[in-house]
This record gives sequence, structure tokens and C-alpha cells, in this order.
Amino acid sequence: MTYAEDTESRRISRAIDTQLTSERRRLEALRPVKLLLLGTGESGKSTILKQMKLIYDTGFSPEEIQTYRSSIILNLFSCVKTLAVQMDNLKIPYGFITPDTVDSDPDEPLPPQSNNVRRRSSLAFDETRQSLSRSKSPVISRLSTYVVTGVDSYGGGARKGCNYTLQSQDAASQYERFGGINQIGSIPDFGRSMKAMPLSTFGFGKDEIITAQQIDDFEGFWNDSGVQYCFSRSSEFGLMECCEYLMKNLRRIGAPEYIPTKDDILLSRLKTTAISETRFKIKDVEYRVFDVGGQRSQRKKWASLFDDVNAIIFVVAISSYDQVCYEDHSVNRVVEALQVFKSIINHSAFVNTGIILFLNKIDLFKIKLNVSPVSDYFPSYKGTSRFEESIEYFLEMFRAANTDPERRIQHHLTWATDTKQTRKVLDSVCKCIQEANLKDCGLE
Ligand SMILES: Nc1nc2c(ncn2[C@@H]2O[C@H](COP(=O)(O)OP(=O)(O)OP(=O)(O)O)[C@@H](O)[C@H]2O)c(=O)[nH]1
Ligand SMILES: [Mg+2]
Repeated sequence: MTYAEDTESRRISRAIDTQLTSERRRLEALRPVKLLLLGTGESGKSTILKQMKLIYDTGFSPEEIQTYRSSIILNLFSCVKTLAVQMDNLKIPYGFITPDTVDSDPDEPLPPQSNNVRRRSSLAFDETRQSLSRSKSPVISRLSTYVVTGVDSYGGGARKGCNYTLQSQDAASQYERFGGINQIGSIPDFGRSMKAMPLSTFGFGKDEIITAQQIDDFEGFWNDSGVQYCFSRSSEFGLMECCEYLMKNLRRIGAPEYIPTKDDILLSRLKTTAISETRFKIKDVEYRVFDVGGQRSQRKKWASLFDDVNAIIFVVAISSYDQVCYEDHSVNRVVEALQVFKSIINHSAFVNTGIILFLNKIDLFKIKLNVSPVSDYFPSYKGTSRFEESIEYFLEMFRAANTDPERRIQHHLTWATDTKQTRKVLDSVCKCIQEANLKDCGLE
């Protein structure tokens, strides 16, 4: 081969290599991005998926809206049932009033008699209503009566003992004096019937409606001061986040012609029990987004998705720092989320996977800080109730879970039920992935 021929064949070979490399890159770019939404139960994964549908797709189909209608009504029944069950578990009498909200002699014997209960109930409700209208936010009012002292260390994830102040002792003593579980009156009767009703009977098909009587019963139940007090202690037992919203919109939701709004759908709750895959095209890049169930029983299904994952959005309900797990009342929810996060980021399948951490429910977190001190649940926290300080404490806790010094974890503070805020966050996450700015996203 002459010198000229040799040079020419090397030039051709290089040109072919360059062409092959660019073709490989082009094909890789065309390959859909595999994105997993992971996190523990009720952290907000499905809500983020709903937002993706609203932002990057055509939103909800009429059939989906109809399904959401049924689940919203089911949510309503479930919330009332949960509260009715907890009224007895926490020994709270219907019509309960705290000693400081009514001018009465605490030693005066109170016969467990319906009229008396009703009188106290309406008195107390007026008080409750006044205090609700005085407060800036319904959630603040919900939390402001919740006083917890003497909570010990969460070592091992448990929020162990807690001594409630006089309010719960007083509730328990009134509970006995009012007749305990057999308390008389239309609201206690309704509570008992809800408590006994199996959830499976709350089926709501397309043409089924809530009766006018049921709406009145729900309203009377919700407005009862004892139920309001029980609601104020809901972080002790786990109540759907949407409870207050549903109760406030009871008459609209209960109307026969009710069609859920976008907010109703975003705030509704339906536990995920099967892995779902949704495809989106965002600026010419195809995404395969997988949503999974986050409760303990669901997590064993996650492993089937672990191959070739480009990115994981790990969602943590940071507002749940004062709550225990649904599945295990001895484990704090944020501690559980941290443990799961640790096992995901240090998993061998995700060495080259980008991990994006969403500290979600930031709206509720901000509200809770002033009424539910972080140090009551995380004794190592020595800071103030300032948002920046508190969130940094939790962020550091999650960053420290990463044992790979080469890995960078991108994080966002999110409010998944707010479309505007979520759009900004998701745009930034997708832009990062799409620009193949992999290092900045923590992706290799
Ligand atoms: N206030 C508020 N509520 C939220 C936020 N994110 C989610 N929620 C509500 O929290 C509840 C649980 O959200 P989901 O999206 O169902 O949680 P999940 O992670 O999919 O739960 P599993 O399917 O059990 O794993 C729903 O009622 C949501 O409306 C948020 O940022 N703020
Ligand atoms: Mg879900």
C-alpha cells in the first residue's frame, strides 16, 4: 500500500468512527429517559405524577375524572370513619370542651344525657368557630390546640411516650362522665354508625349520590367540638391530608352534579398498589415515568424496576416529622423515609443513576414549625423554629445518607399540590436531564 493509500484509509476509518459515535449518541438521545418516583407512603409521588399529566400532557380524561369523583367521596367517608374511631381510641367525648374555653365549674357533675351533651356541643362549637375565624389559617387552628410535651428520643425511629397536657386528661375524664363509648345523642349515634361501617360498603359508582341526610350528618359531626379537638390531634393517628379540605367543600362535593376540579383531584388520596408507567414527551425527549406504592407492603415490588434507570425522584413528606408511620406506630415517618432513601442511593443498581431529592409538603411543614417543635421529635435539633434553619437540618440528614463522595444529590423544596410551584421544579429537573448536563444533575 502506498503512503497516500494508507493515509486515505486511516482518514476513512476515522470518519466511520466519528459517524458511528454520533449515531450512537443520537440513538441514546432518542431512548426514553427512565424516571422512577420513589418514596414512602403518602409522600406525594402520585400527586407529582398528576402534575406531570397536567403540565406535560393533556390532563385528566373524563373517565379519570369520574374515577377521582368516586375516590374523593370514598376519602370523605374514610376521614369521618377515622375520626369516629379515634374519638373512642383517644377517649374524647362528643361535645368536648377544654376547661379554658368555657366558663364552667370543672367539678360540676355532668350526667351523660343527650340534651346536656348537645348544649355543651353547640356552646363548644361556637367557641371553636370563633377561634377558627380568629386564626389566620385553618391548618394553624387545627394545630394550635395540639400541645405535646415530654416526647422522648426517636432513637431507632420511635416516637415513644408522650404526655399530653391537661386537655387530653380532661377529655378522658369527660369521656367517662359523658358515658364513654355509649355516649347518648345524635352525633355520637352517627359516629358509632360510621365506626361500624366497613369501608368496602363505601362504593360510589357513576350514578350514586350522597344523600341530603348524609351531608347533614357529616356536617353536624365535623362541627362537633369534640371532633374538632380529635382532628387537632390527628398527627397522633394519621388522617388523610385532605380531610379539612373535603369537609369545607362538603356541600359542593355532595351535590348530585358534582364534577371534581383540578384542586379536588390533586388533594384527593388514593393509595398506589400497582406500579404504573406513564409516557410523556417533554421538548422532544420521551420520558417513561414509573409511580410505585410507597407503603412497606408495596416496596418489595420496586426491585423489578431497578434496571437501566436514568433518574430517580425521591419524594419525602418533610411535614411528617411529627407523625408516626401508618404501618408501624413506633417509627417516625421522616426516619423511615431516611432509611429507605439510604438504601436506594447506596444501592449497587443506582451507581450511575441521578438522584433528585424532593422535600415535599413544604406548605404544611412551614405551618407546623411554630406549633410542633422539631426538637420534640428530633432531640439532636438545637435550632429555632425558623424555616431555613429547620429545613437545613433535615437536608443535612438526607445528604449525610450518601456514602459516595463522587455523587451529588440535587434537591428541591416542593409543594406538590401547587401546580405553579411544581411546574418550576419539574421544568428545572427535566431541563437538567435533557441538556445532558449529567454532572450537575448528579447523573453520570
Ligand atoms: N398540603 C399538601 N398535600 C400534599 C402535598 N403533596 C401531596 N399531598 C397530599 O398528600 C396525600 C398523599 O399523596 P400521594 O401522592 O397519594 O402519596 P404517594 O406517595 O403516592 O402515596 P402511596 O401511593 O401510598 O405511596 C394526597 O392527599 C395529596 O393530595 C403537598 O405538597 N402539600
Ligand atoms: Mg401513590
